[in-house]
Amino acid sequence: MTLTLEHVVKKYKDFIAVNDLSFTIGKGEIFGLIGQNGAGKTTTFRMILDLQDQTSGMIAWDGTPIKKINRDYLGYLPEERGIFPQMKVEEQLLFFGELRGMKRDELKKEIDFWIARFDLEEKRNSKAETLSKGNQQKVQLIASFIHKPKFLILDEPFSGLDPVNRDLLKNAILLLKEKGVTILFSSHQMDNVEELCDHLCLLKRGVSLFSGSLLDLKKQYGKTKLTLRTNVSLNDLKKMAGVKEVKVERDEYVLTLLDESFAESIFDVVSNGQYIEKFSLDYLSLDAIFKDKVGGNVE
Ligand SMILES: Nc1ncnc2c1ncn2[C@@H]1O[C@H](COP(=O)(O)OP(=O)(O)OP(=O)(O)O)[C@@H](O)[C@H]1O
Repeated sequence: MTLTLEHVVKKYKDFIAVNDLSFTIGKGEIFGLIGQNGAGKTTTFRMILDLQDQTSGMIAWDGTPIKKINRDYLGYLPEERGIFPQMKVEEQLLFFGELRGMKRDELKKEIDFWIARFDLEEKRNSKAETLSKGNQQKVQLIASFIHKPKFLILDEPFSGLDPVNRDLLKNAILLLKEKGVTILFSSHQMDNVEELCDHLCLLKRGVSLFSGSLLDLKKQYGKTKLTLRTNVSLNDLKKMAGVKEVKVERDEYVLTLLDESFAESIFDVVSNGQYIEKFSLDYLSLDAIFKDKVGGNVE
């Protein structure tokens, strides 16, 4: 399913939470919505899911307004975490699957598969309230897609998960993509977005600063990250033309250049009778781009 937002606005009285937002998510894409707290991510999700109305603008699924879409095509992990505390893990997943019209045989197979994938086998017959927060989140996550939706929206799915579980989630998202599910998720953690997303939208106070492919975003900045291992001094590097910033990371210098074109002259200078063990030019990380675009800290 393709999702299109055109000039979407959401106002709460005089406050504009989402301001003229437009983007398209193509079938089978993994799309990241990133922004600081209060940027308008959850509000956008809720409008896409018809849990609240937009003030103006258009939201359509394959050209059809959301109100006419079969809700079972959609899956949603809301920001609010919570499952039925007294229900056992497997019962819980059976409940959510059947609620969405799944046949019991197929549902059981899906549950077995995902319980194993998320390393929850030992917890299958435990009441949800006895699980750790992270494990509860994994159960809620499975519940959001156990009915095999075509389009899945995950609000901050990585928050609160340890590195091992983050990897399990990443792999699950990639597997769902392989199965043809289109996935939209929000995150404060740029490395997750960088590793998973083909496309993304950067939101700042309800306004889109960029939407499109990750590579196109990176190309806007060019290859301006220069990693160097050399005996040239920090001070000399800082004085070179085109150098915006120099950081020391372990035994390397990481330079941010004003423009990719300065790399050549820097190479000429540092290679002039000096020892160079490493000279590597890369795109900026999404984290660095985000901080530059949004200004300040991601959190
Ligand atoms: N019901 C409401 N009434 C008034 N203002 C609201 C309401 N819901 C959200 N807002 C405001 O709209 C803005 C966007 O909120 P939203 O929850 O969409 O942000 P978010 O990007 O999901 O943030 P976070 O990362 O903290 O979850 C915030 O300033 C918030 O205070």
